[in-house]
Amino acid sequence: MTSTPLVALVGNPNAGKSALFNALTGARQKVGNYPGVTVERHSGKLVLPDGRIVELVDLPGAYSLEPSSPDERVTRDVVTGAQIGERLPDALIVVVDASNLDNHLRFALQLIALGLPVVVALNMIDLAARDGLTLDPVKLSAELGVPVIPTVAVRRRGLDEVKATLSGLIVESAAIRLRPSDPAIGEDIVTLQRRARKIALGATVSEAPVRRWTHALDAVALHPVWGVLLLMVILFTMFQAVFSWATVPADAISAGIAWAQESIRATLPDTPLRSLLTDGLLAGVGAVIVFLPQILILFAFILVLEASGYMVRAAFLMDRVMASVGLSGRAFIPLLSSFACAVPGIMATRTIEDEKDRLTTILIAPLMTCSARLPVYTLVIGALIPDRHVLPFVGLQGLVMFALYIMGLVGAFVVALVLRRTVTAGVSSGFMMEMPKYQMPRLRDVAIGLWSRAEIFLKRAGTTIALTIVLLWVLASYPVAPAGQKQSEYSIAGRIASGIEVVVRPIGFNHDIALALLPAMAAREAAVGAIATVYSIDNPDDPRGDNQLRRNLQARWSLPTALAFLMWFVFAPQCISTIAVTRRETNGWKWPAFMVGYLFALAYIAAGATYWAAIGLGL
Ligand SMILES: Nc1nc2c(ncn2[C@@H]2O[C@H](COP(=O)(O)OP(=O)(O)OP(=O)(O)O)[C@@H](O)[C@H]2O)c(=O)[nH]1
Ligand SMILES: [Mg+2]
Repeated sequence: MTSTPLVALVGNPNAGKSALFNALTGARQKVGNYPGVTVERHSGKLVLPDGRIVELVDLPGAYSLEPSSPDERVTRDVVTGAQIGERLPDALIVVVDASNLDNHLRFALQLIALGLPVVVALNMIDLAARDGLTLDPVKLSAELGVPVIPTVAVRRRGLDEVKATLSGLIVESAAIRLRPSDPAIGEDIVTLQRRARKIALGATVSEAPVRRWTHALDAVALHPVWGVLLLMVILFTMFQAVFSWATVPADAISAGIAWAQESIRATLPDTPLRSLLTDGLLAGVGAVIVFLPQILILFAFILVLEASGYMVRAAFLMDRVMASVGLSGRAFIPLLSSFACAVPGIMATRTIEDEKDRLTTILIAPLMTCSARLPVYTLVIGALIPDRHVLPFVGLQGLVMFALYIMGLVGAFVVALVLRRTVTAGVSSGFMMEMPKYQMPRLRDVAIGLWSRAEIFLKRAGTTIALTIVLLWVLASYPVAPAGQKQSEYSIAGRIASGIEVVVRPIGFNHDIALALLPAMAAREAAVGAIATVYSIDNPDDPRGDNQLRRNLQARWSLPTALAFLMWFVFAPQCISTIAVTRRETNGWKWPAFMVGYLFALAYIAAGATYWAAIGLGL
């Protein structure tokens, strides 16, 4: 055998496969304390103790070899060698959760029966110990007929033993292939479960249930009244924090940008290059980067809630609401991921087995407020909504932000309700998710999560957004307006915007907004950058800094216009990546076209209604 041996990590969802994958390869795949985190195969390099290199693949979790959802199909196809363009693995690392052994052994038995060389990673033994459970890996190994290594993936315990065992297995591997005579092949699920339970019981040395505090926590977290209240308090605190904690770092960043602009102005002669650097890149991209602290605060909350095991509880609480609009309980996690970005959210729908369920979830995912909307919301709210307290500890700005998020959710539920009665009619499947164990979030995991978010955000700012801004700067700077004419209206960009303005004037949008709508299609945050760039070009002699943009907005936008603009951002389909991933996941243009159409219609109506209602109320 000349090619690199292939080893696959398989097991039930949430067993710790990705954590083990990261520990073994040094990769940074996402781990999360809920089932269905990994939905695609990922591969990495693992160096065995004897120096050989092995390709390790991390697979989506599955409950059995009979796939019930698209992500489980990937797993089945890889381990049976049916995956196109992929060879049969040379060995499997079957990951089982020690504290949930009988359930996880069921799938493990099926995998062992395939006949590939197997090492079982008896993972999360630390949590088993915490729950008062002691297991005997030697006995388990004897029962299963394969090596069993106790591991704690997140503390890197047992890794060397796994690697050593693996090198032994791969040497022998060449001859062994499928053993169809094994009883577990074709064994029905009930017999399999019975066998799994027996083996698990046999390997249990002692069990002293000390899970009372988990139950006590769940009595509150899952309570129909207290649980919902708790969820509301958590979400609300999150939005207040996004506003109040970010001020200091955001001010520092914007002071830094203003300083850079001033220094360039002071050193470079007044040329188009100077304008491109200061009015284009620094004003535009800077206006977006200022929001990094807020995005990180939002994600810190989400990551901690995920890692603690609370998120699935929130999903469980929402299940009744979701079912009442015809969504599957499994839709919660994809929808939740969409709060970061609809692209991974739409990919996460692969854990939903029913096609109609899945399609409905894909179609409403863009209505979840993605993090790219945050800069737009914050800028407009910060400039035009008064900063005062409606109650002690409850600021008006945070409240408006919270309302915008809720608006997206309500919109999504209404759309789901309509879709389920029309284009995606069908029965919805119920809630089918194990409750993960509560865990103290690990600082390192949260830090890595935040780091990768910051990287994504800054990369976007440095590529897509910067390019959009440069393009906009060119279009907004030329042709140069004669004296007495406004550059933002005379330029090419200005004329395009005037065309768009005809369509959007009835819903209260002004020329600035019309100009920002196109860049927002590349990335929503670019709307903020675009507005900043245009103001900067129009008023090159304005003092720089954070307040410049805000002052301009206050002078040029009325409150009804601002509210209509916010409403537009709640609903409008604004990003090309979302459309592209929808095309990929639904295999065609029909559904993305439908999605774009209904979202634009909704955005137009909602923004218009808001504008005229605000005018009517005399705001
Ligand atoms: N205490 C403890 N936690 C662990 C261990 N292994 C993984 N975890 C945690 O368990 C959760 C699930 O881990 P993942 O690696 O995402 O699980 P997975 O098997 O890849 O899950 P899917 O991708 O959903 O199939 C995460 O919160 C991990 O931090 C372990 O050995 N001990
Ligand atoms: Mg995973």
